[in-house]
Amino acid sequence: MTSFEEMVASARAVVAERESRVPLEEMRDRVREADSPTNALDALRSRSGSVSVIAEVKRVTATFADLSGVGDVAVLSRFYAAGGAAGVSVVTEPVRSHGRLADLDAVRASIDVPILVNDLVVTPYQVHEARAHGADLLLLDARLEPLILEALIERTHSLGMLAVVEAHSRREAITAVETGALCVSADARDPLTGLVDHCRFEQVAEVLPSSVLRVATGGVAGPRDVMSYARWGADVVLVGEAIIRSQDPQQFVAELVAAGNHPALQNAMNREAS
Ligand SMILES: O=P(O)(O)OC[C@@H](O)[C@@H](O)c1c[nH]c2ccccc12
Repeated sequence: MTSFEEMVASARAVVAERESRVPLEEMRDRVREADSPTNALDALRSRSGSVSVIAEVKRVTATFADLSGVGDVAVLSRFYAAGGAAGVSVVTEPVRSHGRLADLDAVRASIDVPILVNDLVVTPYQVHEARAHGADLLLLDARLEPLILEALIERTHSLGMLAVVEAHSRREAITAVETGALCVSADARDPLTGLVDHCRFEQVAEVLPSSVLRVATGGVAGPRDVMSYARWGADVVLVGEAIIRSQDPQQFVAELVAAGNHPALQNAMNREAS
């Protein structure tokens, strides 16, 4: 697998090329002209005892296998919204993930629910770019240099978006909180081997203050996993591959959403609270 440093270098090259076509000043103007972002923190914060679902559109899996069933991302995102997704995640990275900004534009034009841009953000330019193209949430990686991460979180929040800072370990979760994250995601996939270990969420969640919004991602296969993450304290579960591979994405999203609202969870959580 590619190292994080190689991914950062590749992201820098891709962004430099895009910035040479649309300079930062022009991107800032586009941000000013864009519709205001939705307050994602309010939209996603779970009502007591329920978990929100973010559904992802992408062209390859997390381990870079082709997802040819993805079809038209605009149509797919409408199915997600109709199924009750609280947010839609869009992958825009072109080299490894075959994503594109045009996918973000197409999804933004199709739905009103908050959109999360799932890309490796390495420069402030990308923060402006995501906002100019309609993003409400932006993924940032806790493996970045803390000073860079802090500046990117600050920039993301100052443009009205919510930074979702991804942590793979307790150490990274602590860095995320120390650098100003209000929302932390734990990816169950090992970043080096791609292997899924759902316990990773518990490790990350353990060190988060209760005010921080908790997102569980990676290898969620269906409603059972959503309920497990709910019991472990997730506010949001993010699902990609399983939905795209399902026969009926709208129905599958609806089943995940129903699992996140399951009365058994509310009873369990009320018991814990009392
Ligand atoms: O396709 P999967 O196995 O459901 O995984 C999606 C998700 O984990 C992945 O794309 C991702 C990893 N970290 C993220 C943070 C935010 C949004 C998305 C992600």
